[in-house]
Amino acid sequence: MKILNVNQIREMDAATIQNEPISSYNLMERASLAFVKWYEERFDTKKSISVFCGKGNNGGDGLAISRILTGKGYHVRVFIIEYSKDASKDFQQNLEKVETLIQIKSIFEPNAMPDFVDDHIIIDALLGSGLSRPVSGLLEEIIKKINEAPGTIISVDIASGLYVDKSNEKSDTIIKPDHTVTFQLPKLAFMMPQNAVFTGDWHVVDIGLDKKFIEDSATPYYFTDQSAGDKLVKSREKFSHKGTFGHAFILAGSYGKIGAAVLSSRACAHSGAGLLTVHVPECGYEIMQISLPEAMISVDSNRNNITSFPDLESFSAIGIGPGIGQEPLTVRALDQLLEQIKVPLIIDADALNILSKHPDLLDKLPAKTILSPHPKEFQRLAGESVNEFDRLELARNFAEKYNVIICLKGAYTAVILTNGDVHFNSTGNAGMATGGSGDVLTGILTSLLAQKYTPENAAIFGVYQHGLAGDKAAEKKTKTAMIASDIIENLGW
Ligand SMILES: NC(=O)C1=CN([C@@H]2O[C@H](COP(=O)(O)OP(=O)(O)OC[C@H]3O[C@@H](n4cnc5c(N)ncnc54)[C@H](OP(=O)(O)O)[C@@H]3O)[C@@H](O)[C@H]2O)[C@@H](O)CC1
Ligand SMILES: [K+]
Repeated sequence: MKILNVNQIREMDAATIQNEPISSYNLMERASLAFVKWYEERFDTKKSISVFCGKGNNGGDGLAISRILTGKGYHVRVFIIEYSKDASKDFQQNLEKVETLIQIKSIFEPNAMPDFVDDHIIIDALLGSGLSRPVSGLLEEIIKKINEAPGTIISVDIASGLYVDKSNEKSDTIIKPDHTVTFQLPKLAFMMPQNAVFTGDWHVVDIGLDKKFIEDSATPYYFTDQSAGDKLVKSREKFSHKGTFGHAFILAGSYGKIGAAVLSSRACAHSGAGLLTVHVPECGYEIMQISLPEAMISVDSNRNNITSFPDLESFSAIGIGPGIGQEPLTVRALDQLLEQIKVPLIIDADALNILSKHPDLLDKLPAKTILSPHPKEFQRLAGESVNEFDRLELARNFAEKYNVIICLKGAYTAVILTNGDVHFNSTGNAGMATGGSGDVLTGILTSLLAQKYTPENAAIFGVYQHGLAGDKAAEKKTKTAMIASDIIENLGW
């Protein structure tokens, strides 16, 4: 699924009106019906609803939604916030239809706000994608009051006060919804952890906007939903043998962190690689043999750290980093590996920290190496950023500059390709914020590279499957109780 910017959203709206053709009024009606359909599936008529409308098209949606919900037997009160004399044409047209049906209260000052009781629904239709500046004055006061009210807040299209495709200031006043019901496509703002409280659970509803326009629109931003994820699966042919699926090689672990080697290796083995060799320091030998009899173990001459590696000739992909530490001899081994490697590579964890401390190694990374930093590791690697939009730009520039693929881990892990395209992942949950979860991802990615997934597809698909397995684990064990091994247990496609 594509993510478009605010200008493209406006053009998509206009293209639909022109090409379908459909009147803008009827398009608003369709959007409102889609919202109501979503609402009806979740809330019964017992809960009363207050709809807060601005005077642009988002407010117009609010009015149409109020009318449709009233027609379906819901108890709806409508408030229009009179922050401006002007109103959009479709707002005005909807107002005329609603006025005859429902009593509307115009609010000219914050004290005129109603008192709320518990278990009440607030629909936020103050401002949508047309936000052009921070909210102030009456609107700001109203938003503050809504945020303090008990009950459930549902934003129409986007929380009022939140920009679609750029960062807000920390001081901005923005609705904090429980849910956002957004039209047609997810918005870039929803991908940023800084906006989690300003999106709540967000849901995309299809309002039939111009498919051809969406197809033809150029954007660097994509959302890996289920259909995008499913398309990337390579099927296992009947006449294949273990050689078909490559020989993965993982370098992981140090004294006290052999668990990282176990987790990444098990994840690799469970993700379809034909053969797996794991290189560990001597202290990890028995642990590895017992934990994963399916793997071949290559043992370092050093007891506690990785300081060397075997001949790389037979391997089809290499993963390095989980638990390796940053000892000078390990740094040297990584340097030598980068000199010799001729197959796809994934670099994670301590290997990333080594790169941060030895930036000269960055120039040695083979083209399309996958780096999988969490935000802190990325900061060490690429420097500070003022907000998450800025960080994403930093990551895009970094990916282009070093010709690498970055999996920037987070709630919506961003897979950034060498051309600057960003694929945000849809799967995963907060239960995965637990030790070892990143090691599991390294194993999956190494496995996919060994199976000859392109580095781009390996990164997008690997991150997607990692999240999906995490979701299955959370379902079975809960987000609290699940651990990284549970992610491995739930791999499979
Ligand atoms: N796209 C689609 O496909 C569809 C879109 N639909 C709906 O339309 C919504 C977008 O509508 P919209 O463009 O009228 O914008 P919206 O946010 O309602 O209001 C803009 C008005 O507010 C004003 N204003 C801005 N910032 C302000 C501030 N801080 N404080 C005060 N005022 C401020 C701004 O003034 P201006 O910037 O011009 O000075 C303008 O007058 C979209 O979110 C969705 O709900 C669906 O109906 C159908 C399909
Ligand atoms: K809104």
